[in-house]
Amino acid sequence: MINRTLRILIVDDEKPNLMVLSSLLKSEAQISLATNGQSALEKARSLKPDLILLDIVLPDQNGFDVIKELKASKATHAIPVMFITGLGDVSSEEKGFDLGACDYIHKPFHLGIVKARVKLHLTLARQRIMLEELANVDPLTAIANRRKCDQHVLAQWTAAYRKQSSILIAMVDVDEFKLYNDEYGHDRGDNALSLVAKALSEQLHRSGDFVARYGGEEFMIVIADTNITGARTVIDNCCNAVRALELEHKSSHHSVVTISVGALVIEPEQQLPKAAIKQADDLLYKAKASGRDKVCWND
Ligand SMILES: Nc1nc2c(ncn2[C@@H]2O[C@H](COP(=O)(O)OP(=O)(O)OP(=O)(O)O)[C@@H](O)[C@H]2O)c(=O)[nH]1
Repeated sequence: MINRTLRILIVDDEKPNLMVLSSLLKSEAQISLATNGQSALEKARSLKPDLILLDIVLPDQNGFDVIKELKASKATHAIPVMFITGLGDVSSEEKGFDLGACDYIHKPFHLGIVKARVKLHLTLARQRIMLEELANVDPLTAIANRRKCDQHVLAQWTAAYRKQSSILIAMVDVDEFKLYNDEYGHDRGDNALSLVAKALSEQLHRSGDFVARYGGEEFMIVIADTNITGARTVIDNCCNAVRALELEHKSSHHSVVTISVGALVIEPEQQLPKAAIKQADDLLYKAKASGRDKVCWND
């Protein structure tokens, strides 16, 4: 099950068509409307709909040009586009599919057929979202998994390189977790990992903040556009939040579950992501070696 309402953008310069289609489809998805190509492109970028119903004859640019722009942009290329048009000739229909449309409906349209085809594309959209979640989310902790983390780090690196801004990379590891499993069992261990993931996530409020389960009892935090002062505050808050869970850990020196962290704030032009992650790992090792429940920085 996906936990959000699907969105449809309907683009047509004829108001009666917009009204008929939106009342037909409002029970299936959240509806947004546009009456020309420019507004369709802007709404596609900002609303990220799950399906676009696109007329071809529009006042400013035609639907073929709109779909070309949608398919050329990384932000919108994956949105399915269904033409709904008075251009009934075979060559227009073929052109629509060649440009990447997922469907082509002729006007005057039959309401039942439009609804059935839209429902089919929404089912496919739901399946796509679920697959993406399966591919990117760690099932135990419900935060991003290692695969998503690797993609995120690369994307952030490129963005920060362009903006000449700094990134925080922090490797986080739960302390003496083998002993925790030995003492309390694997199920309690799983539960502790979920609670730690939640505690870390709750300290990350900005849109550029990110946490993933990197593997086992290890997490990675990535914060874009940061400086050392801001980064230190967030990481200290993370350590305090895990300690504040007060998860009993009798075999640990600290008597509750704690984390150790290796962290660095870096400008992407100084290092490649792989080297920065290795450095964070080395710093984490240092934090472990110096008694755990500690953060080691690169300065
Ligand atoms: N319950 C549970 N345990 C896990 C999971 N993934 C990894 N672990 C356990 O985490 C433990 C990690 O042990 P070690 O790598 O020896 O590290 P540690 O005991 O935390 O010791 P330090 O890192 O040195 O503080 C292992 O016992 C793993 O089995 C998981 O998904 N669930």
